[in-house]
Amino acid sequence: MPVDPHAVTSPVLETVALACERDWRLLFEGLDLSLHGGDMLQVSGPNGSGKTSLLRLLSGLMRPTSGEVRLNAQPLDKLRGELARNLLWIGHAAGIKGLLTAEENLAWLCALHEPAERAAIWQALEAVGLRGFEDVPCHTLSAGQQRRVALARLYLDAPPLWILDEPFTALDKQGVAQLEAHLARHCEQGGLVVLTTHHTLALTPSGYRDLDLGRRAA
Ligand SMILES: Nc1ncnc2c1ncn2[C@@H]1O[C@H](COP(=O)(O)OP(=O)(O)OP(=O)(O)O)[C@@H](O)[C@H]1O
Repeated sequence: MPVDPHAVTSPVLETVALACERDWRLLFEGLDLSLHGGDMLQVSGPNGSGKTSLLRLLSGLMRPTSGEVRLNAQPLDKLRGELARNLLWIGHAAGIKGLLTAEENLAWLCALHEPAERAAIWQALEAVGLRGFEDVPCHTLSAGQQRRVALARLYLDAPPLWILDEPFTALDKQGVAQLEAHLARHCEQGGLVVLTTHHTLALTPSGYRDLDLGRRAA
């Protein structure tokens, strides 16, 4: 059977007895998660409960106090190149450089895992409602438009695992509804999404679940 080069490889993301301590404060411990392609995990909880910290651990941006994170059965710290190919991280600061245009920002962000063609970048910007803003320096865009530039990466040839910290920040109602639908579609197609948001999702995929860090506080 011919292999489809665009098929999403179903990711498996696991944590084993994960613990996180910051500034001598234990945020959580004994966290065991097993997430597969098709799942969406919404990490919720009050300010300071450790949501961003957990996402940073899952992305390999921070090391756990104890325990382990595994992607496709491999410990994260052994997976540098493969991690970049499999994971898309969008932090809660949009990560957009003000002096670069929307197109230039996307070109260098994509280069981290899969360089993108100009036509594909313009299509992604159109998908997030930024047609006509491709050549504009990003410092002249509104907060919501800058967030849309960052989110346009989700419309390019994105890897299967998306880890998104407060992706709905600054989006208008239409932007929120469109992003919810896009995330649910990614999961229904075999992708995996882990996100934080204080917003109640109106649309979730069948593999949705919630982890409330407030309720399992250490
Ligand atoms: N860079 C840092 N250095 C030391 N401690 C930190 C750092 N960033 C966060 N913390 C601490 O870790 C704890 C959890 O922070 P984190 O950002 O993970 O919470 P959060 O649940 O995402 O909060 P929010 O809802 O406000 O975004 C807080 O007590 C915070 O003070």
